[in-house]
Amino acid sequence: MSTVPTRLVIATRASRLALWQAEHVRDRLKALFPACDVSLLTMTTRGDQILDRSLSKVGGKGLFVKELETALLDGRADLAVHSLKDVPVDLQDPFSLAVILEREDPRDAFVSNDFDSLEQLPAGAVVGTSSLRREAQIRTLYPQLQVEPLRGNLDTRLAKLDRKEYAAIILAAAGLGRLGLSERIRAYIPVEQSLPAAGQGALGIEVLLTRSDMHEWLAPLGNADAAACTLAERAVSRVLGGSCQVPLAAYATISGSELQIRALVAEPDGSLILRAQASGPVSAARQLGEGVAKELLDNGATAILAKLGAANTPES
Ligand SMILES: NCc1[nH]cc(CCC(=O)O)c1CC(=O)O
Repeated sequence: MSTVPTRLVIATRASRLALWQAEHVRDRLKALFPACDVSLLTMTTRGDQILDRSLSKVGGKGLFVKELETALLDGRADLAVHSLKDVPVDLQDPFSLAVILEREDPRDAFVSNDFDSLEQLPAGAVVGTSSLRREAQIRTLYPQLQVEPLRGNLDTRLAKLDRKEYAAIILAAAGLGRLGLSERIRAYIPVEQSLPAAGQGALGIEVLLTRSDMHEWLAPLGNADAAACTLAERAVSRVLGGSCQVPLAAYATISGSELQIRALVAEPDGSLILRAQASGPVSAARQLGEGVAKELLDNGATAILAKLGAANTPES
């Protein structure tokens, strides 16, 4: 095929982060196809509306993605831009993740107005995060701290910090960076202390599987390393039930032709963290991810998952 698109519609959530991400993709598409009219279709999803309850209790990850997928099915939009972290790992026909864009900083960030790092927080200080993954890792390293739920979009979360409801909050560095808020980061938490969520820091573009034209047009936006790393990470989540009711982390890096994947499953209270890692050829990304997931299951994750009743829900 050698055609170029004349008009493309990007479905996006309405949050400031989602809009930044959609505009980023729009700009990249305009650079690729200068004559193409690229516009945004902005939608408020169920996940954006529910702020009072824990997402894991109201149905999870699909909440952020479903309305956008309906727009793809109806033909109202050609592509949907997502933080890959929020895309269910069981995404399948009729949908397809056409490309993964270059990854930004995958680390978690320590944000506070009064303290420089987690280790500086006094005993009893309240740390805000609704991510079981972040909570379990913080509790393990800093049992003297108090972890409290924190929901809402990035601006809402920062406003709650500024109202002194928390001594510090933990957010993805990538989201803050995209919104020009990196100066709020007091410390980047090393991945050894807070292993990131599968896909954190990467953007994914979803289209209908049948849209071979879209797959071809979007291909130049893809990043092979980010695709391989997140393939391995999402394979871990898939084997383990891909849930955010489970404290689950998976993070891959590439050095030369070798991919290294690290993963963990934890008891939510941080009383137990199971870790596994593997290295191998980049071409075996998926199998490496599946391998560490199976190792975790064999070493005790099965019992943790059984207790938690795994379901597909997002990291929040
Ligand atoms: N959970 C919501 C969410 N989804 C993606 C990001 C950040 C950007 C990214 O990881 O790509 C965030 C905010 C956060 O975790 O602090």
